[in-house]
Amino acid sequence: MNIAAADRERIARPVGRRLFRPANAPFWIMGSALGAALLAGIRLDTPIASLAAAIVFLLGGLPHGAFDLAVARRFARSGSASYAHSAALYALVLGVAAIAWTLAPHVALPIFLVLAALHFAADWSTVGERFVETGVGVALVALPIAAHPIAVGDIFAAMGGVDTAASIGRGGMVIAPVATLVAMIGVVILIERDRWSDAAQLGGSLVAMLLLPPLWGFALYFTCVHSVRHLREIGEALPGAGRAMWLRTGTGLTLAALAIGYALLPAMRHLAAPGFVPAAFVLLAILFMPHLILSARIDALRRRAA
Ligand SMILES: CC1=C(/C=C/C(C)=C/C=C/C(C)=C/C=O)C(C)(C)CCC1
Ligand SMILES: [Fe+2]
Repeated sequence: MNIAAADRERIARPVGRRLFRPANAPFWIMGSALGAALLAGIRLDTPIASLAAAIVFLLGGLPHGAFDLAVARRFARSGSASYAHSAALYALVLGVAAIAWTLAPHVALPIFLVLAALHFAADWSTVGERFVETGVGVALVALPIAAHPIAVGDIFAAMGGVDTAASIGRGGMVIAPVATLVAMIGVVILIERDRWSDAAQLGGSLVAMLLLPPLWGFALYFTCVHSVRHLREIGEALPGAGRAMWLRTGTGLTLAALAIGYALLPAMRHLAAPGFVPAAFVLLAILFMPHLILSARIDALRRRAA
């Protein structure tokens, strides 16, 4: 769910010069643990460590998308704003994305990365400058590509073929320095706006993307920043939701998504090396499309309801 508009209203609300807020605790706990592992010389880029990272980002990240339809239902009205329309849209976009990734993964991969950057940009709407927010989103995707070209290139090759992987790798090298510079301006703006905890989290995320193996940098950002922010917004949108509903929807739909991914695996066999990690990213990329569309729809429904 992307509630950039609501976040924009929040910009005016000062949150103070506290570097750490309880809401950001998961990020600092996981970030410190990964930093300590790095300093202790523990290898985080072995096949088993990569598998662990993929499991962390699937189990920690998928649940935030699991609530899209529940939130859409909350804002649904009648006619074209009905819940049935949301559900049909979700199924349609999911189907189109699955077909695109099966028939033309070399096209689907770059599109996914661009849309992912824009989706991550919405996490930083408190910066208040659209251009800088976009730079932050682009940096969060381009930085690991440029900082870890070999590891990322292998995954991209398995997802979309070697030619596409090489092109994206070259593009990432050019884009990452500029986008990172813009993202650093974002950190400064957040400090100027007395949003020190956001500034620290953004700075920490960029450092993590640079220093950690790409799968762990991504797992940290995706589960402890992106997903946590989404889940907080979902909590605000569904104030009456009890623990049972959170568990039922979060766990049930996450397991359903993993089952869909497992069923889709054979269709991906034509790719170079269909290991668990590329397959996990392809599943994420397929589920991301309906998540993105529903986020936009929820925004529109929410504005209409307000
Ligand atoms: C594939 C891949 C990457 C990018 C993943 C992205 C960008 C995922 C975005 C997911 C989203 C936006 C989910 C939505 O909620 C990395 C980490 C650069 C390097 C390793 C391979
Ligand atoms: Fe998301």
